[in-house]
Amino acid sequence: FHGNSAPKSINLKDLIEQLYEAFASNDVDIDHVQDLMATYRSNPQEWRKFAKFDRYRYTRNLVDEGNGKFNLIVLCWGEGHGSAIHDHADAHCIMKILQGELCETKYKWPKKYLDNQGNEFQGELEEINRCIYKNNDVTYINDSIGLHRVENLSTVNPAVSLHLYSPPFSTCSVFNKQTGQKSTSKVTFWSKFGERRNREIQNARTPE
Ligand SMILES: O=C(O)CCSS
Ligand SMILES: [Fe+2]
Repeated sequence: FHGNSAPKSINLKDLIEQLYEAFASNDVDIDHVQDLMATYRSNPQEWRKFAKFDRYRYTRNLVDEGNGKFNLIVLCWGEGHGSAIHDHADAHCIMKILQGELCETKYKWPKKYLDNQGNEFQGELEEINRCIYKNNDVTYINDSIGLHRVENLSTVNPAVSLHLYSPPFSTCSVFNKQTGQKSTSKVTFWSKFGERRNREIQNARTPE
């Protein structure tokens, strides 16, 4: 870069504004969207209001509904938490690491086989590759690339990631690694727009 042509650092509010602009037209340049996610430098001050952890499983915290064009979600992964092997419901998925490290294992779609009696069966999902993403890394997937599982392999550090899904979806498919069996899973939100759940408010009350 020469002089002031370097992209100026953007905060989370700028990122969301520039995402709205990127999705304003009907033909979205998803590479540009991925560049925006990569330009944002993680600042915990900006996203910690969305970062709510559960002891037993990773949480999905809705940040913005993108005028119906995309969902922006903060995911919080305790030590050892991981997702099921899943698809992305024909949507774009961009994942950025905000804190810690996440391991993504990509799988091929289940293949159908015929046994010697001509009965159809599916074999174990075939792994494509496995990759560790660190702070501020960005990765992209869609169904034409394959399935994946994302997990926080650390036994000592939590992880936080920022996900953009477009178009937004409320269900996806999850797959059994051994049998390739597919089932439908509804995606839910632990929190929306940084709201505090009533349990948090109760706990936050000054002790009697
Ligand atoms: O949205 C989810 O729950 C899957 C996280 S890996 S894209
Ligand atoms: Fe995913």
